[in-house]
Amino acid sequence: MKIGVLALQGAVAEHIRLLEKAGAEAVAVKKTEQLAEIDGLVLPGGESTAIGKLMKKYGFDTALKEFAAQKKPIFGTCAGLILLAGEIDGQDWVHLGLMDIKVARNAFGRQRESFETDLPVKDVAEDFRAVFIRAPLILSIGENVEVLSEYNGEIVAARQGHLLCASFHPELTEDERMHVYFLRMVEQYQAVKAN
Ligand SMILES: NC(=O)CC[C@H](N)C(=O)O
Repeated sequence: MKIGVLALQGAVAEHIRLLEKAGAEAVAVKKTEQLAEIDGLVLPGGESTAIGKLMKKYGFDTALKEFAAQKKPIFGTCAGLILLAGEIDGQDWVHLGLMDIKVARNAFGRQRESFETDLPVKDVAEDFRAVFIRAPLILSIGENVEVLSEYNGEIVAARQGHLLCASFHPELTEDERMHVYFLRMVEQYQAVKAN
C-alpha cells in the first residue's frame, strides 16, 4: 500500500515516518501527477491558509476533489482538518470543503495554545497521546459524520466514510495506532472498489 503526504508545507517527514512504522510505503507528494500512484493521502499540520494558497497554485484544489471522488481515503491532521472542512467559522478562503463539518481555527485560546493530553479515540486506543498545537475544534457535524474523539465535550477527531480528521498531531508521537487505523480504512476502500 502506498500512501502520500501532501508536501507543500508543514509536518511532512513526521507523517512519513509513522506511516512507514505502521507498515505502508510513504511518499512526499509535491505534484498532482503523483496522486495517481497512491492509495491514500495525509494532509499534514502546518498553516492552513499557506497550504490552501499553495494547493490552489499547484492545482491540488481540483485534483484532490477528484482524488476524493474516486473514494481514495484522506486523513487531515490539524491544518489538514481545516482544509477538509466544509465550513471554517467566520472565514472564507479556498480549501477542499470535503467533509460535512464546521470548524473553528485556533480554538483553544491563548493560555492553552499548545498542550498534550491522553484521550480515548474510538476503534484506535483508550489512551492516545493527543498533542494540540494552535489546534482547531470541530463545532458541528453532519449526520454522516462519526465522532471518534472528544476533549472536554468538544469534538477533536471524526470520520466521514473515507475521510478522517484530527485536531491533534498523532505524527508528533511514537504511537502509530491512528496511522494503522487510516491504513485499515484504505484497505476497506480498496476492497470495496475491487468488488
Ligand atoms: N498545528 C497546526 O496545524 C496549526 C493550524 C493553524 N493554527 C491553522 O489555523 O492553520
